Amino acid sequence: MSDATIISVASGGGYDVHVGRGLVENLAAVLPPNAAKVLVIHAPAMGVVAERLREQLSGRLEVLLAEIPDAEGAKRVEVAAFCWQILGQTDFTRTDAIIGLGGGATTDVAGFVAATWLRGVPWIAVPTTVLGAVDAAVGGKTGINTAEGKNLVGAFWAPRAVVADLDLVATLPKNDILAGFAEIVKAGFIADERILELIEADVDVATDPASDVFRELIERAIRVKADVVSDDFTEQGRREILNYGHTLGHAIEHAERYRWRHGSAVAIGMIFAAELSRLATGLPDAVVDRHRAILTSLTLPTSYPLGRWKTLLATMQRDKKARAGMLRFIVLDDVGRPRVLNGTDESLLFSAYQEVGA
Ligand SMILES: NC(=O)c1ccc[n+]([C@@H]2O[C@H](COP(=O)([O-])OP(=O)(O)OC[C@H]3O[C@@H](n4cnc5c(N)ncnc54)[C@H](O)[C@@H]3O)[C@@H](O)[C@H]2O)c1
Ligand SMILES: O=C(O)C(=O)C[C@@H](O)[C@H](O)[C@H](O)COP(=O)(O)O
Ligand SMILES: [Zn+2]
Repeated sequence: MSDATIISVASGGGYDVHVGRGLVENLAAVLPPNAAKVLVIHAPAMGVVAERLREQLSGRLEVLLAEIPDAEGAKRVEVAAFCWQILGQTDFTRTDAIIGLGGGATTDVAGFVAATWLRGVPWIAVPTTVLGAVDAAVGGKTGINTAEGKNLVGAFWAPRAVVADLDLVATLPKNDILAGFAEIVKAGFIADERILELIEADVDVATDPASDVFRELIERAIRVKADVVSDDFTEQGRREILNYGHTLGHAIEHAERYRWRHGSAVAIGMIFAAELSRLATGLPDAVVDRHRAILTSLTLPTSYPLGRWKTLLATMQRDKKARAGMLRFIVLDDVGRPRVLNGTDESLLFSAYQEVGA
């Protein structure tokens, strides 16, 4: 693939993340050579691109398209069932392949369908949002939401390849670009301070999809994720650091009935995690302030109503990091030094939340 940066992931069978421009025009190169059929599961916004893929691949194999609902509306069991029905009615076999074309919500459900159909068929992630490219499409965490909480049903099922074509991301509304930056900032705080410096230097250049800095940030964040998931595919330990800001973030998404963008909720979750770190690990004030400054420069939210605490706490009990009824959080000792905080006292959590509550 021309102009591509290749970032390899060593777990889940091993696969490459291709980052560049015009990559989707040569998607055939990453399909399993013996596939006779491909199902393109795509977001509504990607209808035209899905049709282009059909034209591109049709000479080689049978191409089926499945448009699924937008955003979190896709991450429902009914949507997975709709896809399973298509696969069943078209005699889809284990040598055929699924393509997930869209943002993180689309690739999460497409990967989940791939993980569950015939107990696992190959899939290719084609992320079309910033958030999808830097995080959701990489690492093989697939899944859907339930009424009780975020991503409660899912599987670890690695893609065969990830194709992050920055030309596709160019049509993304600015608000979604900024929401995706929450995960880039997360990668900066947990592992790569240079990310923070590049955003601080000029936030407009950093978030301009046409700039070289934008591409550098995408690649840096992917490298952070690829490194972590190469080490710990099924989240036995180190992978938990990728959950920085997510314990509260997921509870906010649930409280907002999944109508918020994931990145916005994670932004508030990171402020909470930083405040908790200040109280529990002595994270310097300057680092906590740096969270607020960077996320504010990206126009992301940094506070949430104080009165929602009890509801949020109840939802957090279902967080996947909880053990034996005990909440666990990812906190920072410093920039680039994340760790797990076990058995946190409820009063400490509330003290941290008071700094977030508006
Ligand atoms: N599996 C993981 O490891 C992982 C990691 C991070 C986030 N996630 C999940 O990812 C989801 C969030 O992903 P997201 O922020 O990409 O949201 P999203 O998938 O909801 O996409 C955001 C919006 O952008 C639209 N869109 C997508 N690409 C577009 C484009 N190129 N041009 C115009 N519009 C476009 C979508 O249709 C949607 O309306 C959440 O469900 C989150 O839980 C998963
Ligand atoms: O890949 C991971 O591991 C992450 O935690 C990345 C997160 O950004 C992502 O939102 C993930 O889906 C959260 O996973 P969950 O296990 O807490 O549902
Ligand atoms: Zn996330």
